Amino acid sequence: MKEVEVKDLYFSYNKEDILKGLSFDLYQGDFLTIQGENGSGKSTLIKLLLNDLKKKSGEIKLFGEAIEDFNDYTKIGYVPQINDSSKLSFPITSREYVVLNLYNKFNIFNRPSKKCFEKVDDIFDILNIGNLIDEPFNKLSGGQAQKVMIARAMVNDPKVLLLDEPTVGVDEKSKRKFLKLLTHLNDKHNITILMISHEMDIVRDFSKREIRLKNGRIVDA
Ligand SMILES: Nc1ncnc2c1ncn2[C@@H]1O[C@H](COP(=O)(O)OP(=O)(O)OP(=O)(O)O)[C@@H](O)[C@H]1O
Repeated sequence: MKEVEVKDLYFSYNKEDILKGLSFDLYQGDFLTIQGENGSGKSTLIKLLLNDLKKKSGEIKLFGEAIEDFNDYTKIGYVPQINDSSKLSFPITSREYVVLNLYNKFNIFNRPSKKCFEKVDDIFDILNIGNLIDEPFNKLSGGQAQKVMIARAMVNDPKVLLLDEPTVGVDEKSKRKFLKLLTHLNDKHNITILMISHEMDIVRDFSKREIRLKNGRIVDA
């Protein structure tokens, strides 16, 4: 089954087209990496898939539905790039940070229920990062913070994870461990993965397929 379908997609911020007739499919169980140089349109594509930007022409379908009609974004977990602006302006633990993403399941007092925290604990177990659960989020290393961001995306039981340059800011030693975690989610938990990365030397060992973007078009990987 196709979970994401992109057909002849065009997009421009102003006059010049940034995406020029992009077409690709993401299948259930896929682990697809999209690579490309700076400015090739990778982040723009993610924003279009998240409906943060509107396409100029072409087609985007999510779980068989045109993006204009699609409204169940709990099926898509988004893992943004970690950088200095990911730091929170208020001090909370990783557990509290992740539970905030379950706001649609908070109780009548608008507080997370016991069940919400149990869900968070389960996800930390699945990701094998129980050691980070009580740590202040702002004190985590790049690699640790990135794993907590995955936990944050996973609490709503998404079918697809969209990751934007997840290995940036992660130290070399932890990169492979991090990518191994993604293959574990893909293989054992049947999570479909669409990842953007320019670090193909490492990523190629883990993803199932790669496509390359150049000047808004797909070229041979
Ligand atoms: N808000 C914006 N307004 C105008 N142009 C933009 C805007 N955001 C991005 N662009 C331009 O669109 C092009 C594609 O940018 P995009 O961020 O999608 O590329 P990218 O492949 O993700 O690059 P990077 O790896 O540097 O993040 C670039 O030329 C960029 O300058």
